[in-house]
Amino acid sequence: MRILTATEIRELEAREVSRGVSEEILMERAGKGMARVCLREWDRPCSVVVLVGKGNNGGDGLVLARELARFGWPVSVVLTAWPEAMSPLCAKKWKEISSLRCVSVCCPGQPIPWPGGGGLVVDALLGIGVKGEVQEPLRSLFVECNRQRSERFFSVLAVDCPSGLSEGFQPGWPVIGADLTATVGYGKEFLFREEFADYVGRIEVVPIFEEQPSGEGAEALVPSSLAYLLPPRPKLCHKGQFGRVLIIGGSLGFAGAVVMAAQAAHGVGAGLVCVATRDEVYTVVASKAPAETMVFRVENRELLTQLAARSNAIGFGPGIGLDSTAVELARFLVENTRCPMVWDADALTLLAHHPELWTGMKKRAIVTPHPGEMRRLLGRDFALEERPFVAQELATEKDCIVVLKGVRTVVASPTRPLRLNTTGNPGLAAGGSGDTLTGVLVGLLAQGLSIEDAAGLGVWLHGRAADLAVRYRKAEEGLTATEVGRMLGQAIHSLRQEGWTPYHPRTNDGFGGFNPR
Ligand SMILES: NC(=O)C1=CN([C@@H]2O[C@H](COP(=O)(O)OP(=O)(O)OC[C@H]3O[C@@H](n4cnc5c(N)ncnc54)[C@H](O)[C@@H]3O)[C@@H](O)[C@H]2O)[C@@H](O)CC1
Ligand SMILES: [K+]
Repeated sequence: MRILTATEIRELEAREVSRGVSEEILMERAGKGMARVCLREWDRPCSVVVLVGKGNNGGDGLVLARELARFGWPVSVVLTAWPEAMSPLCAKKWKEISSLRCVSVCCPGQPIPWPGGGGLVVDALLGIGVKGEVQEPLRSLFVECNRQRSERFFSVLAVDCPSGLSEGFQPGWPVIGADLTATVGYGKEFLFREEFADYVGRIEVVPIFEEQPSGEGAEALVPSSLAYLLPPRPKLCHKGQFGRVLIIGGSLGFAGAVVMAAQAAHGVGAGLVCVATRDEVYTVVASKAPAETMVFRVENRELLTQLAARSNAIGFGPGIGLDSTAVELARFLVENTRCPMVWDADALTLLAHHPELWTGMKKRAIVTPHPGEMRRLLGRDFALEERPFVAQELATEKDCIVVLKGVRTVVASPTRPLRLNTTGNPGLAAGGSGDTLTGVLVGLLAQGLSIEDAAGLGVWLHGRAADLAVRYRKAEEGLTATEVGRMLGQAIHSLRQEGWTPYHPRTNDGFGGFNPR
């Protein structure tokens, strides 16, 4: 799904309105879509305080408040302007909600009933209509909201964008920090900037438009453009249909990496998963790996040749080491494999030190560097905001898929627009996360997905599994890669649930979010 500028969003809205879809219908779609996000994210109703601005962003917030109240959530609406000062649509939505007895109202100037921990504040003060730095009286409210959040630990949902944030945002300007931004229609470019991640939190795109924007540009990885990629599971099937995975890695002190990768490959539905590991850790890996995983010694080259020939996808690198044995193994794989590969962890350092390895890979590889590994691969440093550009540079130069990990993981391909991920949370910033991602990618590749599709779908599923794990365990702290691996089935389920959208009947992929199979 394309990522747009605020101007492009405005143009899309104008075209939609000219075709007969009223602004009010768009607002209803936005507010109701956000209510669906809340019902999904919070498994039971919590106290909600909706901060309502006087523009249409406030109108979206009022529709959301009305819908949550209808579902029995205790809702308080905090007005920052009297109805006479509201935009016509915002005033109309205020009139509708003011007749609901179950919604409590806080008028301008009255003390705000901030919720406690477990509660939700909806920031519907300013959307893309903000101009420049936010002025009083809203400025003080922003400061107060951020202070209360840091003391009371409620969650903040930003309607369309965190209030105060805009394309021309300058450091030091006031903005309301959010845990989740439910953005209307399409992802806006400024929401994806890494330097704004702390304000924006996780991004959910709420579809409201029937038209697909034309033109080229970066895309957001969202359910409607990914769900149909899930490999089909026919009723009449056998394990050979779901692909054979081979994961090669592990060395003294690093036996767990391949175990986590194998668990994740099973987790996304691979039919058969084999691990080839070094002799020194063979017994550890064989005893720690899932019972369903077949574990072999990498030193047995005859067997490795047979395994590689039979595999549909190979993951290489987690914990394999950097010594001469690992280098020789990398050369062996480049020469002897024909199936798609995922190069991760130590394999990336080997690539950086032995660039001749690139030549054997051709178009069959996904590389998954974190920024430190990316610097080694490029041979130079780069700034945070350059991440999309350097990922694209490497993908084009080496003719491979680059998954540059980070707060909005970047997926770059020589042939497709840049894609930015919308799932994941800081709990993933822990050892083992990359190994799980490798397992996810190789598990999807083995089931027949192209390297482009496996990269996009895998990155989204991995992040969603982490988000679901945090939702159930209630804290990012202490999230382990193994827990993330266990949530992959739930992530697939949530993708199937979220992949369908009533609007924009055709996605760029031509299947409109429906599973065509
Ligand atoms: N673009 C679209 O297609 C749709 C947009 N919708 C919503 O409408 C929003 C945009 O609505 P509006 O254009 O009414 O704008 P907003 O509601 O974002 O803000 C407009 C208000 O902000 C005030 N303002 C602007 N700059 C300020 C500053 N620096 N300090 C203090 N106050 C300031 C203005 O006086 C005005 O009252 C979107 O963000 C979205 O939430 C939805 O209703 C559905 C469709
Ligand atoms: K907002």
